Amino acid sequence: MSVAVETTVSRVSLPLPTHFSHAEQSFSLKKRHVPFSLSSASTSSYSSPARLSHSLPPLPPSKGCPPLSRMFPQHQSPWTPLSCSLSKSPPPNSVYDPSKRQSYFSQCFTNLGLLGRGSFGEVYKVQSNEDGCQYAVKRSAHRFRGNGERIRSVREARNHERLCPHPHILNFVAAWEECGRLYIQTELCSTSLLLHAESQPPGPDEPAAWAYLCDLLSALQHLHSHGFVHLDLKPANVLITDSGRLKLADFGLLLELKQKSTESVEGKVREDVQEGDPRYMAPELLRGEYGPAADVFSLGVSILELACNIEVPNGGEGWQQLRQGCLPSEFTSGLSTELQAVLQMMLAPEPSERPTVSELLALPAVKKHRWKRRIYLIVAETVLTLASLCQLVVCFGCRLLSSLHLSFLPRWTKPVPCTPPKDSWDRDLTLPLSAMHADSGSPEEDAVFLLDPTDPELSPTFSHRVRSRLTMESTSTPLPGSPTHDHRSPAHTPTLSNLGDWSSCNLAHTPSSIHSNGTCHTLTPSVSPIHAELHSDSVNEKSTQSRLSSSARSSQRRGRSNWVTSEEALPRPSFEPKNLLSLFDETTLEGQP
Ligand SMILES: Nc1ncnc2c1ncn2[C@@H]1O[C@H](COP(=O)(O)OP(=O)(O)OP(=O)(O)O)[C@@H](O)[C@H]1O
Repeated sequence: MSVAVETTVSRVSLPLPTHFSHAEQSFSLKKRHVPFSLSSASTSSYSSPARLSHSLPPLPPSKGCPPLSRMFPQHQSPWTPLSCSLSKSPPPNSVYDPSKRQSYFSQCFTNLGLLGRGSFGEVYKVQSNEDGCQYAVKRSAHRFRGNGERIRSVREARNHERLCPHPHILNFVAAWEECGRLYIQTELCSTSLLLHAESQPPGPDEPAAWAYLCDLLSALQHLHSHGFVHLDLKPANVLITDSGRLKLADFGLLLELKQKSTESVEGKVREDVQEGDPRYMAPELLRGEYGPAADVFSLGVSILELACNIEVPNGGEGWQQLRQGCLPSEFTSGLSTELQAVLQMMLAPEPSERPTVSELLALPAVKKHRWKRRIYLIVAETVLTLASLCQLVVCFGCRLLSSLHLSFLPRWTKPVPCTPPKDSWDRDLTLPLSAMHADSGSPEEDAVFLLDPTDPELSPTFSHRVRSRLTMESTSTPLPGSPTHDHRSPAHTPTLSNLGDWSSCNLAHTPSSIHSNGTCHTLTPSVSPIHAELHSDSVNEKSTQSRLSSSARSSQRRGRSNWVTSEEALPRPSFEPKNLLSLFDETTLEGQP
């Protein structure tokens, strides 16, 4: 079935989101197909002094935390649990002792490094001192400025908790407030869907797009059936686990559609609702109509982007056309008629014309792909579990062998002290709580987050130094941003001049490898400060290049700084969703006459 693009739809331009007057209107630059190693520091927000000059002025001091006396030590803990999980079962006193001066975060976690940074805050990879498992902890970038902001943040955390557990929603663990900042502890994922998609080779990837569609429809069904709408669905807000399972995240704009009969939300302008990303925004949101259909539209745009490997426009003619039901046939013609039809339905201009999530899940094509997807995830997750079990057994065996072997050896040397000198423990453990009260809005003044003073994002000039070092180390490959590398050169930027209005859709996804998760590590329930320091040093050392690379690509693409570490050198499993799906396709084909 061919999907003819309807041109009879109204050509009346839609009003633009309020912040569009400040946004770029033209999106003709394509993503650069720069090798991963080259893209490192080129596009980070600190890559050039010119960029820095556009940065926002420092935030005014917030009033979220009472002023502290420098004369008298503060012993009162500013820690408040915000989630039911934490209120019901707080950590034992052996893990968190409120009478100690250290923050809740530093007592309960070992900080393993920065995973990424968004507009809301920073996300850290941590190891729990209570159960030894690894998690992600998201900390708001600045303190609550006013009660309204605090209420919104607390609501985000509580709503997130209410939505869990679900296999396609990022698993919530705990939330708390400390010194006027919100902390949300969640399961640790591998990376975001956006970064994962960017690491794939260029060109359409329909099997992967079907897999993403199935996972996200399942997540949306859960949300909508509980009376919520996400309102900010996009690849950057979807995380991906080691097995390739998608997890919907970022519930900052989540809206609860309360009893429609008494308090109608749809068709009513809500003043407290914030705008999401304009690239994925449904047209009716501009009229103040909030409903589940808006999520269906955003999911349609996301799948279009991922299936065709394009970057969708956030303004201009292409943006208008997409909201009038015109798909970019230059790109969608490579897709199957089934997927084209589904996308066309999801991107209907009128919310009432769009299918609901349940209707989409009932489509035969979606059902078929959902079934394959389920099998794939079961196999992938079983293999991963077996692999980590094997790793544990091997580790245990090695330790046993070495201890047996050593017991036969005469003790020639003095035993090496296995604990650090006391003063180093003291140094680490007496991080003053008052350090956390400084409202810098930056991690520099928060001793808990001081992992590596040479962290590139802490020092704009550092990325410069790293780039120089990288340039020296890889003289054969000129760095983007360096005089020898022009990332806008034709070699990296194929033209789209023949693509008419859809030239604003950029070819996407530079090849790279950004898998950053290290869940295969053998976990140590308690890590000594020295171990932690050594570990984090080496982690930061190893991850500097890759962090620069991935974040650079991300900021290049999105115009903001996302820092993703790839500190773990452990290999990721090589199977991917599309490999297994193609295996199924091959099997099906073989079975046919
Ligand atoms: N649970 C997690 N596991 C692994 N990585 C994560 C996790 N949560 C976030 N990240 C990484 O951190 C980055 C920034 O996080 P996130 O997008 O949630 O911050 P944000 O401030 O909400 O962003 P924004 O509001 O701009 O969308 C993500 O792009 C992702 O790479």
